[in-house]
Amino acid sequence: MEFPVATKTQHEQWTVENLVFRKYNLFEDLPHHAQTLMLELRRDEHIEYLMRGLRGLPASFSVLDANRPWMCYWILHSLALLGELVDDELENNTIDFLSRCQDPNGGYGGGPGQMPHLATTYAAVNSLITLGGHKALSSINRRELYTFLRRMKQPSGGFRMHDAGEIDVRACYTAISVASVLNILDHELVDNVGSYILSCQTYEGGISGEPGSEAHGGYTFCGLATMILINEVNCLDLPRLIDWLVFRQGKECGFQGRTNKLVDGCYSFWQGGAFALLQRIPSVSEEQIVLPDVGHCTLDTSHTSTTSRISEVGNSSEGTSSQVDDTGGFRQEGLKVPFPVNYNDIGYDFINRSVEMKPLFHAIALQRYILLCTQAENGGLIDKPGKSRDFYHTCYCLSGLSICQHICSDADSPVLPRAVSGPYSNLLEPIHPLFNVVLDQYHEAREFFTTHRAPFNSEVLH
Ligand SMILES: CC(C)=CCC/C(C)=C/CC/C(C)=C/COP(=O)(O)OP(=O)(O)O
Ligand SMILES: [Zn+2]
Repeated sequence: MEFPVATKTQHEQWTVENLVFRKYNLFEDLPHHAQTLMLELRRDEHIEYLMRGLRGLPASFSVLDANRPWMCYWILHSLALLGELVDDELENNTIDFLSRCQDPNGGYGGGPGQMPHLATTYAAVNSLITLGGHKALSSINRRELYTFLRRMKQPSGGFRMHDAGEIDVRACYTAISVASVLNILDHELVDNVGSYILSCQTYEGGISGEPGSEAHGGYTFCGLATMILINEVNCLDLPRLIDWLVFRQGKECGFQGRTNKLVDGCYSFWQGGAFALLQRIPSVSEEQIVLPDVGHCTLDTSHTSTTSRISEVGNSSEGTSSQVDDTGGFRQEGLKVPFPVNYNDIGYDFINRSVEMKPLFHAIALQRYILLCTQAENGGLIDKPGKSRDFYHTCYCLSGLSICQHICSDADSPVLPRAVSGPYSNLLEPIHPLFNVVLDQYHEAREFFTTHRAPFNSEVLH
């Protein structure tokens, strides 16, 4: 029998509760106008912090040597969420820098001349999509990138992060996400990925990094998004996954990453994003789960049992077998989806589906955690009160905030004021939850990479 291995001490939990509830108590005692002020997103301070970070990237290169495309992505994506453009000089410098990180044999390394790695490849591709425009998008060598992805692919179905590197769920997600958004996803890349992800769904219901490890929010997002992108999501035990997820939102209103650990702002995206994905899965929303109305604002996050009514969902007894049809598409047996499937259309169709289901988490309470507890005074966002700001937490707290604000709206419908905690000016740009890039930038990339349509395999175009 496996048990969760994570632990937090009583002392750690009390410290967090003290810091968080002190903020909430202070907030509750204030008059309405002062509450609105406290809930304000400190846009200018965040932009200032991010812009300084982007301009100063060269100075931090020695410290973050293998992380540079990530720094670009975290900063550029945060700015895009805030609706802030970068000037031409910074844009050109970033494209040139990322081009120097691109390996002649495909993929991107953590810096110029470094070995290509799937995580930095994902970060570089998402950065270039976020910048947008012909120069950025055409700088990605898709032919060689495809070769790199094939080299990382393992017979077991999973992917290695880099040559001789570790095989895990992150590698599956970054490979499949990049291939999907670049329109180079094919059966050779998809083959058996589903079995690998399934082997990582644990007895708790969440997904672990590798078989036998502990379920964790980061890997759960990666595994779920991958299963959607390869059209095998109904092979997961979705009721169990939802059961695990709904108990990750704590009384502090934020999410924890795993059982018996502390809440942390970055899981606003990893767990909140997983909810946003579940909401667009037809077999989940078809069950018409009835939830209490969470459109109004309250800090009461008492958990309602939501999963009993979907206990039959996802029990696809026919398994995950797939077969090639004569159009080159793939038929998935036992899934409630239209056939045949073009893998490269899945991400596009997914975002254009209407959302008929209310969120399965308390989106207003999570916004309050982000706004009241994770905004650093002088810009940037943090894990929890008492921690220092960094670009990773700024990116994923803002991504989670955007998820919460847009969770009740279709891609083309306006967000109602009651869905936005604090002033309406807090509203961020919507994202594509499968890739975590801003929706407008996703659409531009989709247009670009479908117009420059790439035949599969060795015929893939640059
Ligand atoms: C696309 C991509 C590369 C995704 C990465 C996903 C991700 C965030 C994985 C989490 C990894 C992990 C086990 C963190 C636990 O750290 P911890 O023990 O410090 O934190 P905890 O106490 O909150 O679990
Ligand atoms: Zn974190």
